[in-house]
Amino acid sequence: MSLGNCEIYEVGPRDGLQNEEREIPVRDKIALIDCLSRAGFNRIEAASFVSPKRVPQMAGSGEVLAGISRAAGVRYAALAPNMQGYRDACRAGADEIAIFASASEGFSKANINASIAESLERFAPILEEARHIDLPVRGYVSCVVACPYDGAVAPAQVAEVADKLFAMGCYEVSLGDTIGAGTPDSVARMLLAVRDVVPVGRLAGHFHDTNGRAIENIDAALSLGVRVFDAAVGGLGGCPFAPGASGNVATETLARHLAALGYETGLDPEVIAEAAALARSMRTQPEPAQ
Ligand SMILES: CC(C)(COP(=O)([O-])OP(=O)([O-])OC[C@H]1O[C@@H](n2cnc3c(N)ncnc32)[C@H](O)[C@@H]1OP(=O)([O-])[O-])[C@@H](O)C(=O)NCCC(=O)NCCSC(=O)C[C@@](C)(O)CC(=O)[O-]
Repeated sequence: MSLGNCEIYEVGPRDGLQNEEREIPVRDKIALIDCLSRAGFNRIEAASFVSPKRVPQMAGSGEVLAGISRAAGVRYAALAPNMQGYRDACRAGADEIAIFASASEGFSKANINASIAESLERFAPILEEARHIDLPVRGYVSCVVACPYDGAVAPAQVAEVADKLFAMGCYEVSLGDTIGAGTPDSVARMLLAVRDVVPVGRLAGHFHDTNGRAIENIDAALSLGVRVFDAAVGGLGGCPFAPGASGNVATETLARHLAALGYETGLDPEVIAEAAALARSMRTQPEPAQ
C-alpha cells in the first residue's frame, strides 16, 4: 500500500564533497551531478559560493554549474553565506539558493564567523533580492539537537531560528542534525517545537549518520509529518567546521528504506546505485563497492 510521496533532496555534490580532503576535479563533480540528474530528483544541491580559503573543495562551483547538463524539471541549488556568494550563485545560474544559519552560537561563529543575529542580517538582503527575481531560497538550521562547541541545543532555540528564516521568506527550512547526535526522542521534541511555528509541510530533515541513527531519526520525523529529507549519495560528507561529523544518511539507503515503508520517491534505484558507486570512488579513502 502506498503511503504517498516522500522527497529526497540530494546534497551529495555539496554537503558530501565539501568535506573530502582530496582535490576532486571539476569534471568528476560534473559527472556525479549529471548521473544524479538521471535519477529522478527534483532538487540537487550542486554548488557552494563560500570562501575558497575556508572550503577549498567548493572553489570550482561556478565551473561546475556551467559544465553540468541540466535536466528538465531539476532545480540545481547553491549555498550562499552572504551577498557576494548570492551574486556569484546567480551569475553561475543557480536555480535556487540555500542560506545556512545555526541554532547554536558556537557553530555559527566557527562556520560562518558570525553570531546567529549577524548571520540573519547577512541573509536579509539575499532574501530581498531573490524575491524580486522569484528565485527560491531554502534555509538551513544547523545543530538542531546538539552543537560540537556548545553541547545540547534546546528545541526552543531551533524553533526561534526556523521561525525567523521562514518569516524572512525561505520556502522550506531544513533542520540539520549536523553531528548526528539526535535520537528519535530528541528529534521528536525538537520537531514538536518547530512544527508550532513553521508548517510541517515546509520542513525538511537533514540527518548526519555519525552515530548510525539517521534512519531511526528519519522514522521519528516521518511520524510527525515531515516528508522531505536531505541525503547524500554514497553517504558522503560532513562539515569541516563540525569536528567528528560524518556523512549524511546515504541516498541509496534512505530510498530503499522509504520504498520498504511504502513511500514513493520517484527515484530510479539503478541510477542511484550507479551514482553511489561514483561518489564512493571520489572519497579520499575510497570504500569498496557495496
Ligand atoms: C561566511 C564566510 C564567507 C565569512 O567569512 P569572513 O572571514 O567572516 O568574511 P570576510 O567578509 O571577512 O571575508 C574573508 C575573505 O573571504 C572572502 N569571501 C567572503 N565571502 C565570500 C564568498 N561568498 N565567496 C568567496 N569568498 C568570500 C572575502 O572576499 C575575503 O577574502 P580575502 O580578502 O581574505 O581574500 C566564511 O566564514 C565562509 O566561507 N565559511 C564557510 C562556511 C561553509 O561553507 N560551511 C560549510 C557549509 S554549512 C554546513 O555544512 C551545514 C549544513 C548546511 O550542511 C547543514 C548541517 O549539516 O547542519
